Order: sequence, then structure tokens, then C-alpha cells
Amino acid sequence: MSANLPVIIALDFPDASTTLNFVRQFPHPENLFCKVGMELYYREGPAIVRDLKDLGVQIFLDLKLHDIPNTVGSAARIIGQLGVTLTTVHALGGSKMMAAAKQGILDGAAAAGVAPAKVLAITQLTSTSPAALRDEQQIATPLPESVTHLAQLAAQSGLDGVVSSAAEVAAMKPQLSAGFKFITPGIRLKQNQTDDQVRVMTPDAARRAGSSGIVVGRPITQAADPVAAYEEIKRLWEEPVHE
Ligand SMILES: O=c1ccn([C@@H]2O[C@H](COP(=O)(O)O)[C@@H](O)[C@H]2O)c(=O)[nH]1
Repeated sequence: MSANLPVIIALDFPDASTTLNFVRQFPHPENLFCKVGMELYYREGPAIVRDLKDLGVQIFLDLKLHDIPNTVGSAARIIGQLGVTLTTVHALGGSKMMAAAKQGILDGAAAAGVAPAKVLAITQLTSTSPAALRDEQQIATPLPESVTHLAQLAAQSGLDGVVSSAAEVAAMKPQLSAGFKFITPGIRLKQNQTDDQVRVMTPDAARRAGSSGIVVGRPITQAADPVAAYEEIKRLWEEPVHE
């Protein structure tokens, strides 16, 4: 996996046929990196991962596991067999749960003879505002510090990176080792509506902040011309950073 990943398209669609028709409109599906989330996976199961892999698509399976360590470890063992590139657990599940997830992925991958997925910790969802963190979760720590703390916990638990808003990356990156991944959803172009996202950034600002990869759903999937929207976001993401 290179230092900067391609734009990851969130395939938040209700079923396989809608998803595969969407992917097939791209001239080179084999160059795509796509995210399969709960909606699609709960409907279609591992078959959708196989179908996308058959088109050459690289997969981020974003199921955000969050349960007791034994349950997460067992589920991760199954995910590990699928041969996906990235997968997620919630950092708030704790260090034992994260370590169990990582071990489960390694065990599953070894059993299936595939490369193990990198395991990312969800820190604070990009739809969470500082006010919600304080008033709903009753976490008094400021949001960027909470994200940095959870990223350090994820690293100590053996995980490969985190999911956060790009807005937190510049502050936490110096405190984590080289190679640790910062994958950032909540990406919007200036003309896009923010929808339910709160901590948003443009693709070029995310790149300058140090994101390793951006995840983009509705600005591409709901665009009048998804291929053109993808190409524009990719152009901004890949724009050289001038120091
Ligand atoms: O903190 C998080 C973690 C995951 N996501 C996922 O990313 C995409 C974003 O979709 P948009 O349509 O671009 O808003 C979606 O699949 C989420 O489940 C996130 O947004 N924030």
C-alpha cells in the first residue's frame, strides 16, 4: 500500500446490482479503491466483496466492529479471510478489543492464505460535533485531543491507522510513528452540501493536512456525472503540495 492511497469511493448503495452498475461505468474499475459499508454488506454479505474483487477493485470493508474482545476477535477472523485491504473497529471498544481484532485478522488471513487487512480504529465519527462530544458523550476532553488519545491507544494496541476528520490529522501525526495511516472521510468540495457530516474538509486541504487517504461517498455517488466528480476530486487530492 503506497504512502498516499487513491481516493476511496464509499459505495453506500442498497444492493449489489446498483453497486456493480455504478462501478462498471468507470472506464478502469481495476484502478478503483472502494469502501463497502454496513448497508451493502448487511444486504449482500461476502458475495459483494468477491464480485468487486473480480472487477479488480481494492476493498475497504468498513463494518466498525464494537463489542467485547472475544466477539470482535471471532468476527475479525472471518473478515480476515476475505482478502480486503482495510477494515475498521471502534477505538472506544478499548485496547483489548482492538488487539483481539488485529489478531483475528492475522489468524483469518493466515488460514485463508491471503494478505491481512490493515486494521483502522474509528476515533470520533466525522458526524460528531465538539458540542455532541461534550454534552452527549460527556467527554470533557476537547475533540482533537480525544482523537489523538484514541489514535495513540490504537497504535499501542497494534493497529495500523485511524479514521478521523482531516481536521485532526496535522495535530496528531507527529505523535505517531511513520507508516501509521490517517484515513479521512467527511470530504466535501466547496459547492457540496455537508449532509450529516460536521467536521469536513476539501480533498486538497486534507492532502495538505497529511491524510493518507480520503473517503468520498455522496459527492461522487449522488453527482449528476459520478465519473467526472471522481476525476475532479482525484485531481484535487493528487495536486502537488507546495510547502
Ligand atoms: O467517521 C467516519 C467514519 C466513517 N465514515 C464513512 O465514510 C463515508 C462518507 O460518506 P459521505 O457520503 O462522503 O459523507 C460513509 O460511508 C461513512 O459511513 C464517515 O463518514 N465518518
